[in-house]
Amino acid sequence: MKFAVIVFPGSNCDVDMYHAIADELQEEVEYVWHDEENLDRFDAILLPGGFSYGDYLRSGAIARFSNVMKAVQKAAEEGKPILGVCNGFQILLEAGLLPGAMRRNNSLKFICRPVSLKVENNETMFTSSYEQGEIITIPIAHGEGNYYCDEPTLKRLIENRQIVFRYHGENPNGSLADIAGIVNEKGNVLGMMPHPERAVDVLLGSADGLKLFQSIVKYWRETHVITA
Ligand SMILES: NC(=O)CC[C@H](N)C(=O)O
Repeated sequence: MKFAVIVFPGSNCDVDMYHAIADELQEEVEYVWHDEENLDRFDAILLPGGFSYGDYLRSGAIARFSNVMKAVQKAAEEGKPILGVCNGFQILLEAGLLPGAMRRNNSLKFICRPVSLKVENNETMFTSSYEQGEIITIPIAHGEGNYYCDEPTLKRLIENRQIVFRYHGENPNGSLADIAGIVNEKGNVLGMMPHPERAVDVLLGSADGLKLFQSIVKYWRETHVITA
């Protein structure tokens, strides 16, 4: 299985993401610069965190016009797993691949610390290795993580079980309904503010993020017959 880590000017979690896939998950992974137009050779696409284009206008608002985003859109339509973490999530929202928008944290401060999350839906290609309702520890690091959408959208998210992770115990940023991560209707595009790639080894404080990447591999193996 081959992963792409998309790199925008200002990405700063691309190396963490690469490390998580190459060294902890031990799968093939390649950095892909934002002007790439073809992602056909990849099985899963990862949009890492950071400050693409310096967060000018709004986080992700400029990156979403990159050439590579047309290829990400195509990969999403083909049903490939697409994961956007933090700034990656913000770019997916700006690109319209996920519903809703991100606002400044209600404290107006950048927050960087581990948080507790509840796995709200373990029947997705990203969460099948977790228990339903499992409480996990994953770090956050953002200034704009205050997820918002209108009421009909929230209703749809709840009805379709598109809320995958919620903050547990304490909501660090004021996000609507404690939302920390959502999938699209089809279930193959996940955006989340917490950073699973920073929680892939107990030496980092938590290995709870690893199961997310393992779930993607499990899904891919179950849906692809290996003939070699
Ligand atoms: N770690 C990140 O991806 C940061 C995201 C974004 N720049 C913010 O501060 O909200």
